Amino acid sequence: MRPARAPSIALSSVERSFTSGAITARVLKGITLEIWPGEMTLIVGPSGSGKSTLLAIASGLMRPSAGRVVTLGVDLGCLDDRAMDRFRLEHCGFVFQGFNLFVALTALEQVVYPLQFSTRRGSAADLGARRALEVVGLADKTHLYPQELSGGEKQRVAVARAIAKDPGLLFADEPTSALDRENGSRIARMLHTLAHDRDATVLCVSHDQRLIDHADRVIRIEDGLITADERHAPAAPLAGGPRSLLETAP
Ligand SMILES: Nc1ncnc2c1ncn2[C@@H]1O[C@H](COP(=O)(O)OP(=O)(O)OP(=O)(O)O)[C@@H](O)[C@H]1O
Repeated sequence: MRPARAPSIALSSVERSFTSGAITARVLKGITLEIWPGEMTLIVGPSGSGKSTLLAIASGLMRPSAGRVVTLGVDLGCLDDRAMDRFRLEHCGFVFQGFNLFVALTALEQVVYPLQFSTRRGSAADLGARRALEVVGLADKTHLYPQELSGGEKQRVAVARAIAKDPGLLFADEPTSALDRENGSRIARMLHTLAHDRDATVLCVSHDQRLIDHADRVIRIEDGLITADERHAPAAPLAGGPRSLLETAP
């Protein structure tokens, strides 16, 4: 059952095309979708089906070719680039596929600096960053640079950076792809907790069963269209429910 309140993100007839030379590829072909706060929503689907494009449009990182995106009651199409940047800074946390860490910053600095640009200053930013790194299991690696961290540790720094400012909206593209069993499950639980305890909107692209097991809702995209949209009880997927969506993925 859907929560009885306003969606945090509403996409109406969203389309996105990319043109290269004489060829235009229609990647999203008319997506209408509501995403709710207090839930962890997962987008699954075959490679190239448009999942990351959908995430980028829902988060305001990319503009749609057609259609409308209303996030937290704001029509993103009405924001210029500067206002869009401010909106994202204020409300959004991101975990990107490539982690996007700065080579010259320690793990702690990667998390502290963005915090200082948003809500917190000085020791509050430092404390918040340390707490976030502790939550992802990196309390003893705060002084290390990206080149001194494993792939999974870098990914956890990226997750810590995204959660540190306690965002109302968290967008994550394959946030557990580099993680072992224990750390993958830890991040999945944490994202679920962020949605449920902090009433955040958590929207992830992933094929990871650990995330699917913790998701409230799983949306499947194929060839730019939604082909399935199912809810399930977190950590207790129903037979034939969202788990089966994954089994048909490549
Ligand atoms: N900036 C771009 N310019 C041109 N084509 C693009 C661009 N971004 C995405 N595409 C194309 O759009 C299609 C969908 O890409 P997208 O990254 O959304 O897929 P995906 O479902 O997330 O795939 P994967 O699971 O492999 O990451 C792909 O065919 C890709 O080549």
